[in-house]
Amino acid sequence: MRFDVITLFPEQFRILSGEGVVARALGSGIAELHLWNPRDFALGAHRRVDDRPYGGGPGMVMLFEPLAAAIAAARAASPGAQVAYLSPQGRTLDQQAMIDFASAPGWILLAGRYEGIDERLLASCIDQEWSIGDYVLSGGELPAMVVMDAVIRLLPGALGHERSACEDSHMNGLLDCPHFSRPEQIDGLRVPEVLLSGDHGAIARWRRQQALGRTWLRRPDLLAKMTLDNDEQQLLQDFIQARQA
Ligand SMILES: NC[C@H]1CCC[C@@H](CNc2ccc(C(N)=O)cn2)C1
Repeated sequence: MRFDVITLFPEQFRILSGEGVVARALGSGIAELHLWNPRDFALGAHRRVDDRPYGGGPGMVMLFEPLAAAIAAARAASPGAQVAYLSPQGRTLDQQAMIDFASAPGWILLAGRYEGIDERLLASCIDQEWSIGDYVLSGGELPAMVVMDAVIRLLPGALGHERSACEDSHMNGLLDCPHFSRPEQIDGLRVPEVLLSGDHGAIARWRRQQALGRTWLRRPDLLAKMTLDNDEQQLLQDFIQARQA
């Protein structure tokens, strides 16, 4: 999958080519990253990318022309890719959104700075507006990297053997199950016996039950969106009764 990012701070994206799942995916061609700096598209002697807001007020606004030109260049280089602007005003993303994004041919991500971008860009050049949560950051670069990470790890081949045994948090709509490794006992705290049993069927059921139970306890809103089959309903009931015993 091709990612094109429009940013005044391309250096920030070096972190993705460091180590881990995303770096390996970029290195192996599972994903590719191209960076576009609006300053390279800024005209005139001073090559301005921002200016004062009409109507007054603090801060600066990113100018229309350099961003529109950078977006046009990215569109030409990435056929079929849609343009998504990262902002607190956007649609709040969740795991299902990332799953949907993973089937696109590519994405052009616009990372804003300052007080914002000229609003006319949203009407003329931008296809989607996304938020990674209800908080304000100093730039759209980290949200762009968050989206890239969440999407790239879903691409075929990106997660090798690391794919978690009981699926990830928020995969299949549930929170993650607990994880343990050696030693078997620390300060009197033991690993659940089932995980030492070698009974893979029982282990898989225990993990599913833990994911269901934790979601029931911590995120009933997520559970409300799910339809559990009879087996899952029984697992959850047993979890709840064991807690009340
Ligand atoms: N008016 C502030 C706004 C102006 C334009 C640039 C953005 C960059 N910062 C961001 C971007 C996205 C998110 C998010 N939640 O996805 C948070 N922060 C900030």
